[in-house]
Amino acid sequence: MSTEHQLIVHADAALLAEAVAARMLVRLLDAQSARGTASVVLTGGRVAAAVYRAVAASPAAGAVDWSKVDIWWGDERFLPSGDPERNETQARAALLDAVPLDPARIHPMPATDGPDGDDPEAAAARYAAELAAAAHGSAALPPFDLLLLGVGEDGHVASVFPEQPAVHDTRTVTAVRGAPKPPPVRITLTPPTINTAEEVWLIAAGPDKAAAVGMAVGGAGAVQIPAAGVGGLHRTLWLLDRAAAAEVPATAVTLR
Ligand SMILES: O=C1O[C@H](COP(=O)(O)O)[C@@H](O)[C@H](O)[C@H]1O
Repeated sequence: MSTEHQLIVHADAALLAEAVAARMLVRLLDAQSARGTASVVLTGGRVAAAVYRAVAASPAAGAVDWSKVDIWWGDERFLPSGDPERNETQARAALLDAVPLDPARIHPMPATDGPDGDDPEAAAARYAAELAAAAHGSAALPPFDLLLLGVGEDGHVASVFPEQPAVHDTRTVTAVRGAPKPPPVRITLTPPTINTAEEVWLIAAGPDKAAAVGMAVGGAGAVQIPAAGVGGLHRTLWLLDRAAAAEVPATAVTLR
């Protein structure tokens, strides 16, 4: 992680979702202007779903060439395909089904009814191989223009939970067992993989997130608060509503 973290605070969760959606569209447009394609790593969670719905509803969504957008996931709840709790299912309903993506560029993490059955380690290895196959040259991973992260009440990001083995894992993708938030079995990109993205945006809304956000921004360790250990190569944004920013030192905040 090599960038300064910038914090931007919006009045409430609804405005936050609209603003992040606008930023996301600009980021995709800029990436496509620069090299013809764009890649985004999606997150799960409530605020992310609101962002995706706002992207789908924006007139500016029509300016993106969705057939040249690669979609990856930062983590997945290891459940059958189509399960309403899967991050993939939620993203499809909120955004992916509403825009003309190329199905070959949509890369969901495996489900329990996939080729590896209910073996999360094999499923994680399969996703790592899919990432490696999309990499250029000798790189182990494809380029990620934008990687989105929700932030849990405990400071988790993707499915990297405090004090759990994934915090230390140096593989590209890993299986998670015994997650404190249901479901207990998950697949996640590891922190070193997250930190290869050009831009990482951590998005949080509501008072339940205030303590974790305050600790992450205030210098907590990445083992205790995984959100403190991630960031983009060129840009790291904390995109918050006022309630989630309530325990952030005022000097660190840019109000919008
Ligand atoms: O379980 C998960 O939770 C986090 C945060 O979700 P939220 O509803 O509290 O915003 C999410 O970022 C992660 O992708 C997901 O698997």
